[in-house]
Amino acid sequence: MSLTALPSSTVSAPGLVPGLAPRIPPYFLNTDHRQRCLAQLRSKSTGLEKYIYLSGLKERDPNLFYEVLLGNMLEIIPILYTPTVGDACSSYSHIWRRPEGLYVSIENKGHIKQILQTWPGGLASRIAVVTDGSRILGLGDLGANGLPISIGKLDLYIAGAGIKPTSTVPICLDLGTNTQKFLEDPLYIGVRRKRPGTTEMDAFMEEFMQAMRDVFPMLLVQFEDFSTDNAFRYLDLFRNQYRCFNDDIQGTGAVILSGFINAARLSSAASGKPLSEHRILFFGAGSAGIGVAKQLLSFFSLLGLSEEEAKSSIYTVDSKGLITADRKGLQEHKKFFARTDYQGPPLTNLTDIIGFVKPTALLGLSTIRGAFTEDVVKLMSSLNTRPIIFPLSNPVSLCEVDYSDAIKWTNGSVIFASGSPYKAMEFEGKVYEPGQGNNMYIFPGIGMGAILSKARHVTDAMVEQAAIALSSSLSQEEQSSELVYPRLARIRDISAQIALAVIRAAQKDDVDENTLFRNLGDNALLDYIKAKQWQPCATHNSNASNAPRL
Ligand SMILES: NC(=O)C1=CN([C@@H]2O[C@H](COP(=O)(O)OP(=O)(O)OC[C@H]3O[C@@H](n4cnc5c(N)ncnc54)[C@H](O)[C@@H]3O)[C@@H](O)[C@H]2O)C=CC1
Ligand SMILES: CC(=O)C(=O)O
Ligand SMILES: [Mg+2]
Repeated sequence: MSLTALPSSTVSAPGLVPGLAPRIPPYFLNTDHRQRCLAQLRSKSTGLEKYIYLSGLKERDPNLFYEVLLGNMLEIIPILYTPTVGDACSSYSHIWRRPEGLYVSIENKGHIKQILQTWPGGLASRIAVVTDGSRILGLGDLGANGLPISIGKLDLYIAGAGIKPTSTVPICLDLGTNTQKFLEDPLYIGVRRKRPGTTEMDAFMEEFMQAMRDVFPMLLVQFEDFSTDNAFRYLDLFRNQYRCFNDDIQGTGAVILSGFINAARLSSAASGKPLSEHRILFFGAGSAGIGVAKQLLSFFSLLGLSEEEAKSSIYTVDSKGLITADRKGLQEHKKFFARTDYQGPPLTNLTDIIGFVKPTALLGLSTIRGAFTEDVVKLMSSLNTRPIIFPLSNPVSLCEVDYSDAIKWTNGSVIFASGSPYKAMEFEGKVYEPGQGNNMYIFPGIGMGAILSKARHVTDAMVEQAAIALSSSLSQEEQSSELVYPRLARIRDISAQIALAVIRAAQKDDVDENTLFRNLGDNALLDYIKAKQWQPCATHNSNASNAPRL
């Protein structure tokens, strides 16, 4: 319910007789405290101040916090999540006020189980977002300052899927940092050492994952913002052993597959070219770039193409240029898409690469602000009736191209989705709405589905079906407006539909420990999922027993 849609509120407070509860102002409950909170929030002049205010509100009154969040998602999610959560992480050692998550330190090795046992949620815990702070958004190694990313993602689980706040566990692994300025900062809150080598880190991670299962047997682990090598490494090591997935690889893969399916339809409808002729150029080949590229193979396989044919439609670029198989010392994760059809001097300039590839879609996961220059965007526009341009790097300060420029340089023909939010804009008398290609649309539904079905593992089919469910979730109005993702205000409904698809895929793969849903029809299961979604109980304006605590 939107707060602005509420009556200006004059609900009486039976039982709260002036003078009997002297610490609450006598006519406080005749006012709408949520509106007061919003006004206080809006009075803050910077994003970081707003973040700190919201964190304080959550501490004082979690129900009220989630009520305000659910009523104002478009305004508040960009504060709790990208872009402002990036500022919160960068300065977390300086804005820290109170414990709000679990730190597991490299110094706890040998005793990790005891550390986890201190978490108050205990056996009721269902979802942990775990970061080691080594690659927070595109901001690099922030060490122990990474905790707000786990907190922000879990707020999206709560707001977006209706997971109970008490079932969530935000975790930051404090393994040191290779960022010198933090090691020298007297207020830095993490252990003052460089990050461990692979052998020491692997031993820590093995102990951590085993301890997580022992202490929280029903819990799903979401790996978040690990540096690329470790992101791939721990996903491969743990995905068949534990209930876990990697959000940057699999969540981002699924959300972009979903948006791409809708974008490709729009682009092909304009050009008249078949969907199978799309060619996709990835600018950035890290955990996110390669994760998305691998997931986009499904776009072609769903059209009936072989893996080889699908692979030949995907090109990847890193800081050294177009990735080719003959390059010496190529990292393992870059080998799969390395091209064998280019011979010649390394292609390093993006416009030259576009000239060679002639892509229909350009996806940015590079952390390089402004990399999609006017020349690049105009070249894409000259090659395509409706170019697909997705600058997906976060936060917005690292986005490859701003929405206004992309619209201007393509005369409005671009099909656009960015990782961080942009506002709708008017160009030559027409209003254009950007998409937000961010894994926040998908991980709440994947998590909800995995939790409810008690999936032993998160399988590839569960991730792919989540993407297909998201791409099919657009309303008639959203389709007519040529959106590639549904509107954020509908995220709870969307997450329920994704969860349904994830549960069905878990059943097909036989990883559902909870087999009760197997005999339930889709409508009944969807109703069940929606009924399970947690709602904040009214903290205000309903009756005196729900009044803010004294
Ligand atoms: N929209 C979304 O939902 C998501 C967005 N991301 C964003 O994707 C970005 C990348 O994340 P990761 O892949 O994990 O990081 P990463 O650091 O592993 O990858 C960055 C890639 O960009 C390449 N690169 C760097 N400079 C370049 C240049 N000048 N020219 C061409 N390529 C260049 C690097 O070689 C590397 O392959 C981050 O900004 C992150 O916030 C990540 C996950 C989800
Ligand atoms: C969105 C996200 O997960 C990232 O930028 O890392
Ligand atoms: Mg991430």
